[in-house]
Amino acid sequence: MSLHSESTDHWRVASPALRGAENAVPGCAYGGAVSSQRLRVNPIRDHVSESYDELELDFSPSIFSSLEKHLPMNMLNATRGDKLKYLRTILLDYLPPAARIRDQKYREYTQMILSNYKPLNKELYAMNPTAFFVPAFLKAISDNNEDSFRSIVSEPFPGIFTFEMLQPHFCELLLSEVESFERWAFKTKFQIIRPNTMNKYGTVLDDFGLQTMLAKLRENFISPLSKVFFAELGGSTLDAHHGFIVEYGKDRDIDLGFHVDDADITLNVCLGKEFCGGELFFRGMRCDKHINTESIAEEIFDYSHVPGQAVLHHGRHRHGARATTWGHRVNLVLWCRSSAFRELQRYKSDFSSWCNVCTRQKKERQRKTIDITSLDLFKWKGEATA
Ligand SMILES: O=C(O)CCC(=O)C(=O)O
Ligand SMILES: [Fe+2]
Repeated sequence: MSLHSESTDHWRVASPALRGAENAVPGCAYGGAVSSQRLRVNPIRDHVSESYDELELDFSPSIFSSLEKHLPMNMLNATRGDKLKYLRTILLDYLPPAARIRDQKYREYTQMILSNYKPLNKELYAMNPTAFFVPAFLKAISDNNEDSFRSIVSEPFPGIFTFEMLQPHFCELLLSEVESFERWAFKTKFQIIRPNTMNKYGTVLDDFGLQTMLAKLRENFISPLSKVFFAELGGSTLDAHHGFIVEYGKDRDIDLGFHVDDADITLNVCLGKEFCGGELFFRGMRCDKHINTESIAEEIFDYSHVPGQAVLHHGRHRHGARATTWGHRVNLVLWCRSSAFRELQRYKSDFSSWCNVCTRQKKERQRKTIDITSLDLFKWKGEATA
């Protein structure tokens, strides 16, 4: 089975900017330009960034909000205008022209939607925990400790966590909002950009106004869990997301091929409706080098979707979705990303802390070393007693 690496153009938007942050060492030039502006490598996590959403900018407003946490101390309390100017100078140094054009086109696309599409269910656009989540999930998140999380989460397979999450009414509202958005696009002949390279159907929720609500979902409800369950795998430092809907069944996508997500942590919640099939099949965690290697029996795990129930897994946990053979299945997917984790991985060649093949190879090397050492010891003892 050969594997596809899922991606989306939009998803990559924030990455060059954060790469800029990492390269911002005094005296260091990138792309031929030297900026006197500097960013700190480690973000100030508890800094509350401004919103740049309503401004007409040549970079995505969310990039400015993310980068604000990397500002040097003397800039943190500057006016929004000054921070904007400072960050823009850095972005212009680091972002290649093609990415800038892509970003500009994407902004025009979302601007077109935001100024023409009228939301059907306004209550979806602001985070309302008691209306969105089931009480047990809410309580566990507000208790905010490993025991409270473990009391609502099952781990049916190592690295795959499932839990009851969404209220049925929230699922219905979101489904009807997506239908309304698609109806609007159909009526106005507006070409929707699909969530990623593997789906012909589905919608990016961030593109029609749900970005802020989903950022809250990521920060306040998913990060607490991923900090505990995926601490070493980017879960402690999530700072971006790509939120979308996938749709399967008659006149929709049928299944989803074997792939890894362009995400560090993936949240996948079934919204309904009624369907048969559509199981997720998981086949082990892999780094780039081992992405197409065979799976072994211990890596095989299948999961059946249940409306309202969430699955949380690492993006590099290879998976796919079987055919939805009857009915209509719709899932909410939130690809969460940690720029800090991604940068760290760029300088590594051993991924034995998470790639199953790297782990097996490391164990094999250790076993061989032990065998050789024992043999040497055995020989030495033999010689000593001869
Ligand atoms: O269909 C599903 O539930 C899986 C979706 C998925 O893996 C993805 O969109 O990355
Ligand atoms: Fe996926």
